[in-house]
Amino acid sequence: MKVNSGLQHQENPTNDRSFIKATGGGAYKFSDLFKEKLGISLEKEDEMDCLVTGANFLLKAVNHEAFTYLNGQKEFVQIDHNDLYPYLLVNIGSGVSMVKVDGDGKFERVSGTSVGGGTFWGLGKLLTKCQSFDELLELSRRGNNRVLDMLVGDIYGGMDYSKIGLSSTAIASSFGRAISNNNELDDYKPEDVSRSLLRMISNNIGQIAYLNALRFGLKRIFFGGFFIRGHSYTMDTISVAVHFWSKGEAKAMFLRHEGFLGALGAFMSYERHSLDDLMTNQSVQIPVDASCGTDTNCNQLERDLNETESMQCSVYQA
Ligand SMILES: Nc1ncnc2c1ncn2[C@@H]1O[C@H](COP(=O)(O)OP(=O)(O)O)[C@@H](O)[C@H]1O
Ligand SMILES: CC(C)(COP(=O)(O)O)[C@@H](O)C(=O)NCCC(=O)O
Repeated sequence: MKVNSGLQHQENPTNDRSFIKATGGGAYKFSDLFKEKLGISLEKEDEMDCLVTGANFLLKAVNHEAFTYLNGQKEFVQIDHNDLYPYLLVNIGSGVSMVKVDGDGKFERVSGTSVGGGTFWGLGKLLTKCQSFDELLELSRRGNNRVLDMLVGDIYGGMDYSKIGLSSTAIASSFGRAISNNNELDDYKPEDVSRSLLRMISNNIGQIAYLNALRFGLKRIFFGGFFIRGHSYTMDTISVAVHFWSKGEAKAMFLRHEGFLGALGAFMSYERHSLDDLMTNQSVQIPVDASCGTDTNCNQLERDLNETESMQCSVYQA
């Protein structure tokens, strides 16, 4: 669920209620719980609307919001506000939504895949027995995907398959090596399993994203969603996939506030729906690393991006 940071409180003896804007599945799932435990109503906003509103806002309002990431190097992209649209927004949450954005409030969800963040977390939990997403991510950082992935070189005696543009180190078949011996799951290190899984899923998302960009002639692909978490290997793999499939023509771009798109869009919907009732009288700081948990890569990246930066948001109170 994406919850915005503003709490609106209406003082009225006959209708005393507080509500916050929320979006995503959790806005439905936890609605009763919020009401029961906190006396707060969740006002549901459409998830795709919020994602696009949040992304458009960030890309226009925040300097250095978007960056490319390849071989551990990030490079900020200067966005010309007059030349932002159209673009493809790929949001990786539990599943993956691919949205063609043509302007403010103008968008179409053109594709998606059920192989997303939930797949990594779910399959990873089963295969490695780890207890948290952060643990799984940390495992992947230390793993080697070559233990389980079958490379082109494994099939072609260490050679490239140059005729079709595949180097010997390209993955021919994710997890394909597991068939070639009598190993059981326990014979593999959880680190290697997690690494192959992350690579398989990130690669697949990068590939589908590029094919959709190609389908609609979109120059830019922005990747967001809570799955990314500023994790270097995730971003590297997505970037390599886009680079590979586009033959170097396209570049994956990532968003600094990748996990907040929906929450930000929900927050901004106060303005869309009830501006007349609202007045700005307070401000809060949203830390940029709030989506990062304990992931060391992510924290490092955020440190690289900006040690102390926070985002200024208004809280509305009636
Ligand atoms: N600390 C975390 N706990 C669980 N999942 C996390 C965590 N950090 C990142 N994720 C990833 O985020 C995904 C959920 O993303 P989110 O945008 O919250 O989706 P949803 O709207 O479906 O809840 C998970 O499937 C997982 O891949
Ligand atoms: C249903 C969803 C929009 C929900 O968003 P999420 O909570 O995963 O961020 C998303 O999971 C999704 O787009 N799934 C992929 C479905 C598909 O196109 O196959």
